[in-house]
Amino acid sequence: MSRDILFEIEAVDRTYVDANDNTVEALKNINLSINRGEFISIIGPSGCGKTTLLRLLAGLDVQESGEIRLNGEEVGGPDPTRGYVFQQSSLFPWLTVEKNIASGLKARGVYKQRKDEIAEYIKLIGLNGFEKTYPHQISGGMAQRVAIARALINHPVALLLDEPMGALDAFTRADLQDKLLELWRENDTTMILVTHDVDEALYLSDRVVIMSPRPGRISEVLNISLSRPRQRSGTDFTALRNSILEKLHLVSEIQQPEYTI
Ligand SMILES: Nc1ncnc2c1ncn2[C@@H]1O[C@H](COP(=O)(O)OP(=O)(O)OP(=O)(O)O)[C@@H](O)[C@H]1O
Repeated sequence: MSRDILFEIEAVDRTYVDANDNTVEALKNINLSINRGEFISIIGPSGCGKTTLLRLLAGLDVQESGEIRLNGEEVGGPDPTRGYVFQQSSLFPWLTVEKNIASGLKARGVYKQRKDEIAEYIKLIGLNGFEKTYPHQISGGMAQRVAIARALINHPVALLLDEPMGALDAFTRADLQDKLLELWRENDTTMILVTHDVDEALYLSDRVVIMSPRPGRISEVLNISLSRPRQRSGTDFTALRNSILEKLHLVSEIQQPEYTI
């Protein structure tokens, strides 16, 4: 195994049985290596298995066959070294911003030793002054930043992001994308992002994984060699966006485009 590889996904299958007793091949023969420190996005039509793959990487679900290794060792159950951020804010509504972040440390049993770091993470996500506020008193974008800080404070080797910006308006989303890039650079965390947003994948990622549905497969992995910081309106960016959209429409069985640009 090369030292730079963090996750190795080998011949992974995951099948579900739905409410009508039909077999759903959510993932079929998935093979992918994810490098340490890489920003990788997974994109594809609804139902192609993106969340299933992310949940397997998190250890929240188990594949029927194949293997997923982290640092050469098979992934067991969930672990704070793999932070998971959901689409909708998963903050505890009865806890303040700082207490929500503290809950990350508490879950790991290291609150007493590391509680001084909470202020540092609040600063990192740009929420100074909001320490004592409750989730209902802050915006959706701020809440997602808190969820990211709660995961990051455990120094995860990888942050698994399941459409964390999907429910945000365009301006807040762009702002959070920049924040995510900043956190990625400062923390050297491997970022694995599920998204429906082609621009988001292109703006953030070193590689974009395109998946196709029924059964869920990887149809293509694209290296994005655009220099950073990226210009969303640049010629190369636009050309790549059009090419990805074309590929997505080819793999999608649904005629109505469901991607945002
Ligand atoms: N617990 C489950 N029981 C039965 N079927 C499931 C279960 N979880 C997922 N599936 C099915 O597996 C397939 C892949 O689902 P998954 O949520 O991974 O797709 P996705 O690409 O993340 O979709 P979306 O973009 O809509 O969130 C879908 O057909 C889904 O209905």
